[in-house]
Amino acid sequence: MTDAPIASGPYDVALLTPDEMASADRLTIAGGISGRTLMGAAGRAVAEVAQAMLGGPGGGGNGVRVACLAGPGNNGGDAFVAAETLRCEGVDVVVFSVCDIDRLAGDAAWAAAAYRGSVEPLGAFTGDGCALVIDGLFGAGLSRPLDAEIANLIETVERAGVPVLAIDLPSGLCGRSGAVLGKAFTADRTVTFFRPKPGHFLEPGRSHCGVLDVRQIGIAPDVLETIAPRQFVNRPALWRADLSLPVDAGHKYDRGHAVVFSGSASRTGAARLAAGAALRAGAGLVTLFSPAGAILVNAAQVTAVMVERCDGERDLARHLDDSRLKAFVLGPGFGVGGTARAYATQILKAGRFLILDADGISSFADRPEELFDEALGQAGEGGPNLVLTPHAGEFKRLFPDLAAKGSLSKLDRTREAAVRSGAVVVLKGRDTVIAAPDGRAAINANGTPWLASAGTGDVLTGMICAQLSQGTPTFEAACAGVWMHGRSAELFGPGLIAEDLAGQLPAMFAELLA
Ligand SMILES: NC(=O)C1=CN([C@@H]2O[C@H](COP(=O)(O)OP(=O)(O)OC[C@H]3O[C@@H](n4cnc5c(N)ncnc54)[C@H](OP(=O)(O)O)[C@@H]3O)[C@@H](O)[C@H]2O)[C@@H](O)CC1
Ligand SMILES: Nc1ncnc2c1ncn2[C@@H]1O[C@H](COP(=O)(O)OP(=O)(O)O)[C@@H](O)[C@H]1O
Ligand SMILES: [K+]
Repeated sequence: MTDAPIASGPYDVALLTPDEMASADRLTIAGGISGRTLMGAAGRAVAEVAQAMLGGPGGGGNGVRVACLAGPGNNGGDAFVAAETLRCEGVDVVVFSVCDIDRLAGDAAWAAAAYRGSVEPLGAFTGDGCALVIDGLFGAGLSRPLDAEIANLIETVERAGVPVLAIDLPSGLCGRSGAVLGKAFTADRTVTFFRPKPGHFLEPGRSHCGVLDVRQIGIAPDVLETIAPRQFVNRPALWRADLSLPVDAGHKYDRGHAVVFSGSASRTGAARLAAGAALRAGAGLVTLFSPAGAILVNAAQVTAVMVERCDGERDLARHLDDSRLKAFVLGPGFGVGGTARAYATQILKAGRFLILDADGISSFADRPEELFDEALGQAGEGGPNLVLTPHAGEFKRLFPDLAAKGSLSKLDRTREAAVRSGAVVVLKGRDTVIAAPDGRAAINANGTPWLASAGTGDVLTGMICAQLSQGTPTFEAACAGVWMHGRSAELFGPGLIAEDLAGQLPAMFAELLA
C-alpha cells in the first residue's frame, strides 16, 4: 500500500465498506467539496499510476496504446478523467464504453463530456497493440454478477496478457466481502481512494488486486468520526498504544507469567514451540505444564522455559492458587477430549486468560455452548478472557452454521463467531481475521506463504500469550501477536519453518520500536 497517511491511530488504518465509502463521499460533498472535484482527483491519481506502469512520464508517449474500459457509473467517470489526463500527456488512449455516453449521468456525464479522445463500444476491444488496460467498468457500485459479455471481455484481456490497472476495485470483485461475482479482473495494480475496502484484503479479493495504491482525493479524515468504521487493516497503528513492553525498573513478574500445556510424551514439540515464542515475544516467565510421563522429554529440551507437573484438575487447581500465572495456551499437541475441556473451564472460571487452539478447539466440537457460556460469563476490563485461534477446519467444528453460510464474508463470519462465543476469534489463513465481541475486527495483511507449514500456528499462540500475560487488552494482544508472527515470517524469508519464527522477534521489535 502506498501513499497512505502516516499511520498513527486506528482511523488511519480503517477499512470502509462500499456503503461507508458512499457516506464519506456524501459528507465531503455536503461539506462543500464537489463530486467533480473528487472524481477529478481520483482520475488524475489513476493516470499518474498508469504513467508509472508505462515506464514513467513520457513512457507512454512512444506509440503505446492504453485502453480505458468505462462502465455506466462513476467508476466509468474516473476512467474518462484518467483517459483525458493521459491524452493531454501525449499517450495514445482509447475509451471503450459499456454504454452510449449520452446515457451517462451526473459526474460521469461531466467527465465523459470533458474527454476529447476517441470512444468505441466495449465490443470493439481486442487487446491488439495495447500496452495497458485501465479497468473502470465497476467499482463500489457492483450490484450483481458480471454478465457474459463482460466476463468474455475479461477473458480476452487475460488471453492478450495485457497488464491491468483497476480503478477502485478490479471489476467483478465485491468491495465488502472480497468475493468474485461471476468473474473478475486480476489486476497488476489497483488504485483506491481515501481508505481501502475489506474486499482489497479478504481473499480471493486480495489476490485479484495486485499492488494496492491508496490515494487521497480531498476527503477529510474527520468524516471518519461520523462514520465510525469498525474494521481495520491489522497494522501497528491499531494496537501500538496498548502494546506491553518492559519498563525500566520492572522485574520479570511485571512482564507476566505465561503457561503452555504440553501433550503426552510423544507429542510435546508443539507446546515447546508455543512456549519458546511466548518467552521471546516478551512474557517474563514461561512454564510448560506437563503430564508426568512427558516431564523428562520436556525438561531435556528447554532451558529458560520451566517445566512443572500438571496431571489432572487437582494439580491445575493447586497451580491456579498462584495468581501470578496470567495467561494459558491450551491445545497444540494436547489431545482431544475431556481433559482439555476440564482444564479450559477451570482456567476461565479462575478468571485467567486462555488461548484455545488446535485440539483444545476440537475438544468442544460437540458442545461448544459449554465453552461459550463460560467465556461469556468471564469477560474482564481489558476484554474477553478467551482467545480462539482456529484455522478454517477448526472453525467449522465450533461454528458449523457460520462456516456453511455462503452469504457471509470471512469478516462477517468471524465477527458473528466472536459475538456468539464471547471470545476474541482469530480465523487464520493468508487473510487472518481477528474479531472481538464488541464488533471491532481487523484483517491481517502481512506474512508469507511459507507460513503454510506445520507448527507455525503453535508459535502464533505463544506470541499472543506473551501480550496477554503482560496485560495488553485481548483484542489488541491478538492483533499484535498475528502481526508479529507475519512480520517475523517476512523477515526470515523463504525456507521458513516454525522453529525459525521466534528467532526473528528481536529484529521485529527493533523495527517496531524504532
Ligand atoms: N465514493 C467516492 O468517494 C468516490 C467514488 N468514485 C468512484 O465512483 C465509483 C462508484 O460509483 P457508482 O456508485 O456510480 O458505482 P459503479 O461502480 O460505477 O457502478 C454502478 C453502475 O454499474 C451498474 N452495475 C452494477 N453491477 C453491474 C453488473 N454486474 N453488470 C452491469 N451493470 C452493473 C449499476 O447499475 P444498477 O445496479 O444501478 O442497475 C450502475 O449503473 C467508485 O468505485 C469510484 O471509482 C470516485 O469518483 C471518487 C469519489
Ligand atoms: N498462504 C499463507 N499466507 C500467509 N500466512 C499463512 C498462509 N497459510 C497459513 N498461514 C498462517 O500460518 C499459520 C498456520 O497455522 P495452523 O494452520 O494452525 O498450522 P499448525 O497447526 O500446523 O501450527 C497461521 O497463522 C496462518 O494464518
Ligand atoms: K474497476
